[in-house]
Amino acid sequence: MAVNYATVTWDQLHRDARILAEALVPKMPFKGVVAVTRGGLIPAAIIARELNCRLVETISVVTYDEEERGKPTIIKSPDAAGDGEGFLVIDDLVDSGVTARVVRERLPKAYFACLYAKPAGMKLTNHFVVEVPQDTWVLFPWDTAPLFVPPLATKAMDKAENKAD
Ligand SMILES: O=P(O)(O)OC[C@H]1O[C@H](OP(=O)(O)OP(=O)(O)O)[C@H](O)[C@@H]1O
Repeated sequence: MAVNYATVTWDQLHRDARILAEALVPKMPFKGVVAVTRGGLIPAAIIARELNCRLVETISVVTYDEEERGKPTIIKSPDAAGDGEGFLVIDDLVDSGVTARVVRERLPKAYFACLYAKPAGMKLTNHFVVEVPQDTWVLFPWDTAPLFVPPLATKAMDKAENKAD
């Protein structure tokens, strides 16, 4: 199956996080923000700033492929958030929904929001900013670097030379 890529720049990420923060203003006040690490950390920082939340907690969910057929495990519990009442959970992306399901079980009363959501997991969110197709891989700014790309003409010339060899 062909994979499509969607590149998100720092500017886009900041813009989308502010759009999310704006949508969350009517839900204020929140006691605090819980970032789903690691992808939720930067969006959570931006949103906590916008919503004036000083209490920022984290939850970390890891799925080890080799153990118990990929059972997701909470390796850092969000103790300061109790059962989630009054708290806002932030992640960058909901894909299959595996992580979101575990987070919601741990924080059943929290409000769950993310920047990007794919169809398989989007129902597990209370709010998201952008829908992403299931077959699209989101390239976040912390996972990418600008690289030199040769001009198309160079590529075409190389191809022609290889054919002649
Ligand atoms: O809906 P899912 O299929 O569970 O995928 C979504 C999760 O995957 C990513 O985290 P990842 O596990 O890559 O860890 P990281 O954020 O620490 O890189 C993302 O930040 C979400 O938390």
